[in-house]
Amino acid sequence: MAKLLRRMPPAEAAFPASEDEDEYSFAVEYNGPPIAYEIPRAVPIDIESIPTAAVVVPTAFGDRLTLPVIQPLPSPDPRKTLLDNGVPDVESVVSPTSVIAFEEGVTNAHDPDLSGDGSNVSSAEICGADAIASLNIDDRVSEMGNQTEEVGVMELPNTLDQSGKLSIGSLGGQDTGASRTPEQSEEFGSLGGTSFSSRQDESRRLSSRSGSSDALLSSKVFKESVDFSNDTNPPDWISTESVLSSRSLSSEYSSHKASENCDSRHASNVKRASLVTFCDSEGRDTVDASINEDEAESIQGRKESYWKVKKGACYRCLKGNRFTEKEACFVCNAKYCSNCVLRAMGSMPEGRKCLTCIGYPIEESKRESLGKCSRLLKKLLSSLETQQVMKAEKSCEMNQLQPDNIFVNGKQLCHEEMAILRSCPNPPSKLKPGSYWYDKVSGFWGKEGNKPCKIISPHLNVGGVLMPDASSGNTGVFINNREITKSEYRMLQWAGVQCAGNPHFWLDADGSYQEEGQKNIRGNIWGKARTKLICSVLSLPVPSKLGNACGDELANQTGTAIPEYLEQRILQKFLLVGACGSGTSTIFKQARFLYRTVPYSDEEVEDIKCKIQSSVYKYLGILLEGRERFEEECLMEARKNRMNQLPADQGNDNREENHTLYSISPRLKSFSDWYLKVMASGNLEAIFPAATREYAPSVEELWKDTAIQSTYSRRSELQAMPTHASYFLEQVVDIAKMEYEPSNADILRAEGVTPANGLACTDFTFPCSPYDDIDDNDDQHDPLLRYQLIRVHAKGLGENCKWLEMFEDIRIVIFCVALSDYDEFSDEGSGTSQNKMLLNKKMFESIVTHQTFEQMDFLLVLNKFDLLEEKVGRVPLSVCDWFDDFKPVISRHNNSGSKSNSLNETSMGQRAFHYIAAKFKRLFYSLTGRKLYVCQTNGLEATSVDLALKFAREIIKWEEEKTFFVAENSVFSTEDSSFSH
Ligand SMILES: Nc1nc2c(ncn2[C@@H]2O[C@H](COP(=O)(O)OP(=O)(O)OP(=O)(O)O)[C@@H](O)[C@H]2O)c(=O)[nH]1
Ligand SMILES: [Mg+2]
Repeated sequence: MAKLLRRMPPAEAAFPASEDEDEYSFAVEYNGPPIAYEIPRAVPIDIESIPTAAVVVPTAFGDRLTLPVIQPLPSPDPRKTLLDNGVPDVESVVSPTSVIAFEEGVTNAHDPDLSGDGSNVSSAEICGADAIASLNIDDRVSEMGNQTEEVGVMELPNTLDQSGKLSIGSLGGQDTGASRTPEQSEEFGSLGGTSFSSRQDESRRLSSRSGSSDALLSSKVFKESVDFSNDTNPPDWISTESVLSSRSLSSEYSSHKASENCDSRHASNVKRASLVTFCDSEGRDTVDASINEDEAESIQGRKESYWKVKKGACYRCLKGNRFTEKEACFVCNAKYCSNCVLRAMGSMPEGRKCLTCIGYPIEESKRESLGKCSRLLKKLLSSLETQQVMKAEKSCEMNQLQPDNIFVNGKQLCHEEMAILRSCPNPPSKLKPGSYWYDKVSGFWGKEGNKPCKIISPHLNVGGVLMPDASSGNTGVFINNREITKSEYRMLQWAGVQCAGNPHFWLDADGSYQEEGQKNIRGNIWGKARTKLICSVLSLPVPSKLGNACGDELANQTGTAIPEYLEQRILQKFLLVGACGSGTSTIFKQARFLYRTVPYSDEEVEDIKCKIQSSVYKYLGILLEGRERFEEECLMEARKNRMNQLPADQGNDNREENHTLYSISPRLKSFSDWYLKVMASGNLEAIFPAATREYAPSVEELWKDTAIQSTYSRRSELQAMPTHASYFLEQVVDIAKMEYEPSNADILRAEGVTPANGLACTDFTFPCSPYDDIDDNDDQHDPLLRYQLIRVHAKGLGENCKWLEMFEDIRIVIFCVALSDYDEFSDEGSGTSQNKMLLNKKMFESIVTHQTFEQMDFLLVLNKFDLLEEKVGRVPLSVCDWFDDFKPVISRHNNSGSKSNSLNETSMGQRAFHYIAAKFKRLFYSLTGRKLYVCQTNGLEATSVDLALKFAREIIKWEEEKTFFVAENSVFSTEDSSFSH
């Protein structure tokens, strides 16, 4: 004991000059027998005379730094001071022993009764240099720091003079003589081998930011938050029994805030007041609002250091693999295993954040997960603890989106505006820091420079004035003073709003619009059902009450609406385009049959029925016109022949010669004449389909007549005669019946079901179709993986495909080409007849090179394979100039002595298909440098379309995986890709 006491330096001992000279002094309570001689006593400290000081302000911390302050020492009755200010009383929750507060936990140190008179003095309160010297607390902390991996911080009494120089330990009137630069101070202030200044920085944040006082720091969490490098028992001077709520931690800050009022009183006690910088609550708020560059760098630095961690391993113990359950920090994404998570995250006053990340804003991508407890946490904490941690995580201020990070119409939001925005009936979804525009009249809301993404509650008093260029529109058309974007312009056009002459519209929240300066309301853009559809396709918002046509239909079927964040995340859009007659609408209809529980509603079916009934009469009209033409041609030919024959024949009765292959009986002829007259007068639609039943027998009779059949066999010479006219004409009597209900096959072949000039879209999921292999587990129906098929007619793309740019959020383009086009011609309105395959090629070139699709995946669907197979044996592929080098190798057998071509038509069809596919692939590669996916289809076969669309889905998956692997491994060769079909 005497030896020990001898080692205690006298009160006035100088501060050790170097570490080597350090001596450790511990006062231990003497329990032995009474002693006869005098023993030296520690001089009681006059706590009234001890000033408080702020910590060092290294210049590197930047301007926005706020300083935590060593609390002014409480009056001899600190309880009174604190309680007077309405702040939780630290003393009331801690044991009567002294307290040392650490960043990563709070420990109780059994301090000896220094004064010997029973008055306990918190080590944190001992700020005077003399006191430090005499008590050697510094050394003790240093020792403690060596024992802990994550060292606690003790705020040393540093001061900054007005010249910016740092004085350390200069309080209490005794400057140690060392007036240091901030750099020097960093060295000087290092504790336990850990940079003091950086720890101070963390401490500052902790003390200034961890204002959440709600999270309960259970003894369990608390104990584990103090880490010992050897993972054995903590030093005996740390009580593991004590329980301190985080309330007390944050109360340090609170007590400081509360005691700010008393600052002036305390300041008078500070001897070198001019050297002391006190914390400014205003400044703290500024730092709270957002992170500064240093902090961002700090997080980035931390993240970079994680790259060295073995993949899948815990970031703290470095053990485990990717299957190990882990919890990630919401700030730096460091992942910790179940053994380490509580040590790494401590009491979680702001939820799941590493201790070093407390006080930093969360990663925006993790906002959705705030307050959603993980399995791992549930295992580690009691339900009360998880509840409280989750509550703190969700509600603590640091994790909220800060209003000063949101700009609306160029104006930074204040707290009130943020509250208005958040609490309105229809708030912006997934709000992230950034600049937005808001049309208060219509409720349109979007990111600055972009088209609207949502219609929120109108008339909210937030942000500045909407500027004309808010969405960077360049259409010359204005809505509520904002020049609208191309997508909106297109939407208005498709919705039937007249946009000629660059009008300025006033659009109300209910959708009614009028031209500026005019009294009359011109219409309501939401009044037409197709506006919703168009908006869905163009990724434009619709008013929330109306919902999204396609999305809602699907949601209604299951009875549960799909959360918006999921909807946005996983709706994959396929764009289906192709030249006229390529089969896009057939594929589109197949998709509806394949993937939608109710492909067509009753009203739609009724509408299709009328269309089919009308179209039968339209086909008949084409045939009758054709018949007349062909008959005339024949008669002319016959007349010419007669003229060339002997004049002796001239006087003969030529009634027989007037009868041609295309002639019909007088009865049918009179019906035909009447019908063509009605057609020419444009009254056909007035009579049919109302008169369908009445005339059906005549139509049937005509259809069966050899003259009409002969005409039909020359259908390629008839304008607008669809392949499937015969399909319907065959059953004209049935079709004409009242009770006729179009079958799926009828709908598939019917014209006009999918709008010819506009666009159509359908949302769907991929169910396990009857064509799937039962064991094919990969193809499980996932209702949350949603797809949208958008079919745009070639005519709807506009000049130079200018409307394609509206489809920027398309995931894949499915380009459809009819294989049977190679020998067909079309003038496409240009007046000159061109080979249809070459027209396909031209369109393909302009779409794949369109700037909107620079990095887009393309799937080429070579459709009408059945027709190709049937035709290619008759008409060589080389009739098309582009295919002139198609020279399939024909194996010839000479078994029977006669040369026979053993190449059957099917294999010829396959070869032709592969040849055409290779042609397109090469073309695509030469234009884009990328690979083209190709598949063959027969649009009339459900299986074939199903496979094609699933192929499109797989391509998306592959591409995503490819991106993922590139990101994860940075070693992925696309050259090795076997994805190309
Ligand atoms: N035999 C056969 N006919 C098909 C195939 N795909 C489509 N058709 C038919 O080809 C014709 C044109 O198909 P659509 O799907 O209407 O073509 P589109 O791309 O919509 O072109 P437009 O109708 O001009 O807008 C229709 O009569 C279809 O029934 C196919 O694979 N095989
Ligand atoms: Mg069509």
